[in-house]
This record gives sequence, C-alpha cells and structure tokens, in this order.
Amino acid sequence: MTIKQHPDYLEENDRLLFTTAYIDLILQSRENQGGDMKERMQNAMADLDFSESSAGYQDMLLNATFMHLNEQQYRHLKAVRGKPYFARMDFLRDRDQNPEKIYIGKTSLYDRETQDQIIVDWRSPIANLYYEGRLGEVSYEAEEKMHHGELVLKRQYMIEEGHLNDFRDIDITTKDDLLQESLSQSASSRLTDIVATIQEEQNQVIRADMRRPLIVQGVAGSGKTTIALHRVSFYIYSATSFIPENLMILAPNRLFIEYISEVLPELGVESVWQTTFIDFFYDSTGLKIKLIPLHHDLKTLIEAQDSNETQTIRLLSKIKSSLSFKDMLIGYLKDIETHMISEEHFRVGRFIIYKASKIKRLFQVEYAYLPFYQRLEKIKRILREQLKAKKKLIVRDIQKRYDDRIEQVRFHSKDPQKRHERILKLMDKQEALIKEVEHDAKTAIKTYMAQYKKQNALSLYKELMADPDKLVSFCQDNQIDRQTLELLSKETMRNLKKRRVTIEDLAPIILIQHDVLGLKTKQEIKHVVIDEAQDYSPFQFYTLRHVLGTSLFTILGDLSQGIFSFRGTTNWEEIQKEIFPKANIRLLKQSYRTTVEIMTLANEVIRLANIPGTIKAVPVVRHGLKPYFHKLKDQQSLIKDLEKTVDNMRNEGLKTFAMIGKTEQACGHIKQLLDEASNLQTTLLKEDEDLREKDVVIVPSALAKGLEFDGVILINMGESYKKEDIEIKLLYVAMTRPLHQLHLFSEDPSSFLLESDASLQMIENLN
Ligand SMILES: Nc1ncnc2c1ncn2[C@@H]1O[C@H](COP(=O)(O)OP(=O)(O)OP(=O)(O)O)[C@@H](O)[C@H]1O
Repeated sequence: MTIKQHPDYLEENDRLLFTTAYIDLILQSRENQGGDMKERMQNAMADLDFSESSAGYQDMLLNATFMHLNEQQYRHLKAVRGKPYFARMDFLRDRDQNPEKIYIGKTSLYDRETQDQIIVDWRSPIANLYYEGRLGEVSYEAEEKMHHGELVLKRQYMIEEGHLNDFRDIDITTKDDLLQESLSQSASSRLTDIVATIQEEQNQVIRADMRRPLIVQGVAGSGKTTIALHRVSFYIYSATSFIPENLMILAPNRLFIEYISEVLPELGVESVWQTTFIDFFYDSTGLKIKLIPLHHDLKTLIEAQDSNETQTIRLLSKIKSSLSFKDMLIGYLKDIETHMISEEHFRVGRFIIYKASKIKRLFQVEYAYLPFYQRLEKIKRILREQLKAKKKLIVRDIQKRYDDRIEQVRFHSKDPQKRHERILKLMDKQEALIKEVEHDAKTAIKTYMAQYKKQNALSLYKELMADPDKLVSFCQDNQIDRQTLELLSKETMRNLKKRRVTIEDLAPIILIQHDVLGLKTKQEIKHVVIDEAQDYSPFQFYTLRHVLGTSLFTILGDLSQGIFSFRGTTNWEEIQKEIFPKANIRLLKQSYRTTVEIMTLANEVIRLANIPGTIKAVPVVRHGLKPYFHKLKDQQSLIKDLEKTVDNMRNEGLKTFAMIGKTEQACGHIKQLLDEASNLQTTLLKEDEDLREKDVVIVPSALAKGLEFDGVILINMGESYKKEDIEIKLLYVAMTRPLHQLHLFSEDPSSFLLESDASLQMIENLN
C-alpha cells in the first residue's frame, strides 16, 4: 500500500497543508505588519484546495486575528515551517468523546482565535506521553494535577519541506522506524536534535527533576551530549522564573563547543553560557598565567619510558585532584581568615575610634558571607563613617576640655601675668590637638588599611605551595606523608616559578579567588550542565558547586572513557556522597551511534580494563559491516590503502571521516606521509580547530573524545595500545567514534588489543 492509499492520507495531508498555511500567514503578518490582513489571508488561501474536512479551518483562518510575534518566536516558527511536527498521538480523555489529536513539534503553535493547540511543543507535559507512554491507560502531570486517559494512537511523520512523504503508526511491537532511519544517516560535522526519536531512558534524563542534581553514567554513544542539550532546552521551556543566562554548559574544549553550537538554537535555546573549565578559570580570576596543555601529562603517561616519572605524575595528580587536598585548601583559607585582622585598634592620634575586637567581629561574623577583601572594603566604609561621626565629637571634647581648663585658670589664677601665659599655652595646646586630630583623620583610614595588603589568588596559592610545613600543618590526620607533600611542593613550585600551572592547580586557585577576592564573573548561575564529566576531579566538582553557589548540576559522563582518570573521577558514588548528596544517579545502557558489529569489537576491548561501576554498552539493533583489518606492509601501500578506503566509503555515501592515531606525534607522522605522497586532503585537528567543511580529519585518540564520524580509520604505525587501563580507554574512545564503518590499520590485530580476528574482516590488499 502506498501512503496515498492509506485511509487517513487525505486528512493528514490536509492537516499539514493547513498547518503550513497557518504558519505562513503568521510569518507574513509579522513580515509586513499593517496593511490589509484579510486580503492577504484570502490571497494566501486562494491557492489551497482544501477538502471538505478542512472547511472549518478556512473559516478559522479567515477570522483569525494575528498576535504580534516576538523576534524569537518568529525565528522558531520560520525554522520549523518545512517540518512543523513529527508525531501525533490520540489521547482519549473521556470515553464519551472523540480522542484529542495532538500533533507534536519543535515549537508550539496555537490558533490565535480559539487558543486551540495546532502544534504542541515536545517539551510540554502532555508530550511526555508520546515519549513514555505505551498505548493504553496513561497519565501525565501538568500544573500539579494528574490527568488520566487512554493513548489510542502514536503516529510518526516523515515530512520534508512541507511535503508529507510518509507516516507510520507505532506500538509496543513495531520497532522504531524513525529511529533506525535517523541512525542510518550520515554524520554532519555538527550534532543534530533528536526530538522526534528520543527514547524512553533518554526522556527520563531529559525530564528528570530539575530541582535535584543528576549524575548520568552513559555508555559511549548513548546520547549524553545530545541529551544534555535537550535537557537545557526542556529546562528553559518549563521553568517559569528562569532566564537562559542563569544556565552554564561546561564542555571539554572549544572544539566541542563549536561542535554543539548549532543544535542549541535549533532547540530554541539561546544565550546560555557555554564555556570550558579552563576559560571559566581565566574569566573568573582574570589571571594571566600559562596553562600546561591538557594532554601533556597524558602524553607523558603514554609515551614515557621512565616509570618513576609516570608514577610521580599519577601520584601528584591524584593528590591535587582529591578532596583531601581540598580540605587542606579550606584549612589554609580558614587560617587566612582567622589571622587577617590585626589586634590594632583604629585610632586617630591617641583616640580609639573603633576597637580591634569590633573590627574582628565585623570581619568574622557580620560580613562572613563575603570574600575576605570585600569584607575589608565594607569595614573600611564603616571606619570612614565612624571616623566622620567621632571626629566631631573628639574635636568638641577637646574644645570643651580645654575651655573648662581655661575657665578654671581664669577663676583661680591670681597673678595676671601667669594667668595670661597659662591661658595662652592652653589655647595653643587646644589648637594643636585639634589640628593633630584633623590632620590624622585625613590619613587615618589609609594608614590603618595599609596593613592589609592585597594579594592575588595566585600569590596566595604560591605561599601555601612553597611551604611544605604549611602543607603538613593543614593536612588533616596526616593523610599524606611529609615526603609526598615535599614532592608536591617542589613540583608545583617548579611550574609556578615559570609562571605556569597545570589543570590541577586551577580548582584551588579558583577557590582562593572566590573566598578571598571574589570571582570576576558576575553571572548568576542557577544550573550547571557538565558533559564529559568523567574528566572532572572531585576537587573540581567541589569548587564549582562552592563558587557558583548552587548544587543544581546535571553531570554526564562515561567512566569507560575516563582517559584522565589519574586525575578525574573514577567513582560516581563518591561524587554523590561527598559533593551532591541529593543527586540521583542514572544509567544509560543503549548505544545509538554505532553498529552492532563495531560495538561488539569495542566491547571486546573495554572488558580488558578494570572500571568498577560501568556496564557494557548495548547497541541499538542496527547492523553494518564487520570492522576491517588492513594488514600494514610498507608506507607506500599504506598510503594507497588509506586513499582507497576513504574513496570506497565516499562511494558508499559516507561523508565525514577521521583517521585516529594513538598520539599527537603519531598523527603528525600520518599527516606528513599523506602530504608528501598523496592527494588526499586532510586536516590535523587541534584543540581549538573548527570542524566545519572538513571531510577527512586526522585526530589523536584523546581529542576524538565526544566527536563522531561516518567512517573511522585507526592507524598504528609501529606503535600499539598497551594493556593498561588508560590505553584501553583511549582505544575504546577511538573505536566508538564511527557511525557506520571502522577500519584498523596495523601489522597485527594485537596492536589493538584484539586477541582474535573473529570480529574482523581481514584485508590483505585492497587492489
Ligand atoms: N534517540 C536518538 N535518536 C536518534 N539519534 C540518536 C538518539 N540518541 C542518540 N542519537 C545519536 O547517537 C549519536 C551519539 O550521541 P552523543 O554524541 O550525544 O552520545 P554520547 O553519549 O555523548 O557519546 P560519547 O560519550 O561516545 O561521546 C549522535 O549521532 C546522536 O545524534
């Protein structure tokens, strides 16, 4: 049966024509506001040949009064015009009546006259039924009320440029055709929205209670990044007193921000603060200090021959990322706070204007909610007021005291000569004293406050790190031995003296900045979304929560991809227990990106690592080709085979490709070989590179994290992945990047930690 033979075809087609016509009219009314609306509407309707069922719609249209659209609504409506909705569900609220036909799209549209919904926003409470409800008895909550009814139909539409290509009904037994179709498409260099195919477990994450923190452990390709962005969109839609500027998305790098940047406006989200932890550091401290590149330690861990060096990196990174180190920092800050205010009274000359004990109280109690230096500013203001008020009293007091004494002399001194001299003397003294007070008062504040010299966060951090004794004194219960703390001090100072820091230094410096000076960023953040969160250390999570003053975090990550686990997170329960005690933890098991064949191979690799708390990815049933293994012979044939492989994939309709080398160095080598001997245009991807318009990129495994490509070629030239957790994870990251095809190039499958070639197609020669 063709779609046109479907009994509902005419009705559905009419509905689509009506909806697009209605949208056009609203758009037009906005484009040329004023003029004769009715005439324009009639002209627009004249071209449409509606069947009987839509006669009512015509009336409705002709009588409609169009409200003003704001710029954002206008843009959204314009964007969805070609595909106004993707699904319908029929909801029977009352058995005595007909079911309501609810069309679901990316943005809502309602009849300006009757206020009836023409399209319901996918984020609205009732739309939850579409994502969650099976056919049959269902219920949903809206405006704190439960609504019950029966879901009698769920229908999906394939609409392109306002044309109805197809529609299908789904129930529990039919597989989700739309999902399959969407997954089999090619990857663009940008993430896309998935509103039409959000799956139940994903929907639960997107709509999870926003008033509680949420931690999501999701396998590779489970849609974490995608879901994060849809959750943001959902949040902005459903929160009433919330502005997008209150939301912060923390991405792993700028390349990644570029990668997600286009999907947010598509989801109706604008002006959300998208940044990286590193940029947040620079913005909030204003410090100009060099950061040792993020991948530097990882590189050393992978490439170093000297095991002492790798041991030191692991040990120190672990300590600096830990909550024990955070406790040391807090101890240090407490110490600064306790000893900041001196025992000196604030005086003018010999007069006490404000007692030290009172100043201390202001600092430690009244203004305890402020950063230390801001407290001092407040205190300065109070001292100024006090001085102004008390100076007059002091002067009056001096005047009175001396006037009294002069009076006394006048009455009691008998000798006129002596009396005269004494009075003059007293008057001089009175004048001098008043002058002294006036003079001292001018500089009193400055002189008093001069004892509180301002230091920046970096120099305060240095003061701590330079002094092993201090480190020892703030280390609770001797959790870390002196020798290790000395090493920590030495290694940190080695960098700080050269005005460089490592990623682990950022959280403590931000913490100092916040507590002592105050953050330079003034944006009020109420909700934070972190993607690739496995790379964040417990200390980083603590710092973010503390300095942003909110515990409403959505944290998404995959411990199996924790290539920075030497400093990152290895256990979500610890983060929950220590930092976000109210957080829910959810697991996402399904993987949507890649085929069953590729995921099977990736799972063979990841099972070699010891990662507690993770589960194997279950791919959505989508079959493809078995991953290819190309046996590497010499450089010449490698180049030919690479060209041919890309060519073949291109001919099969794939569009984006990545060659992934284990390290940056290996990628440089591949790039050089190809530049010298091949016409294949490639781009070596750097951290701040733009992915647009690049069909073949060469990328080191660590930087490929989070990205995806139609076809991926892993190349091991002379090197291999070692059977150590960090390298297993790196290889797993690389293997889970393709949507459709995976090719491995090396001398032997064992260089990819594969014990057999059972899951591979072995290729000796492509020609
Ligand atoms: N429900 C869905 N419908 C259609 N496509 C989906 C769905 N869920 C995920 N995808 C697709 O699967 C791919 C992987 O999604 P995404 O990159 O968000 O996953 P991830 O969990 O962040 O992956 P990783 O951790 O491996 O980087 C994307 O192409 C995304 O569009």
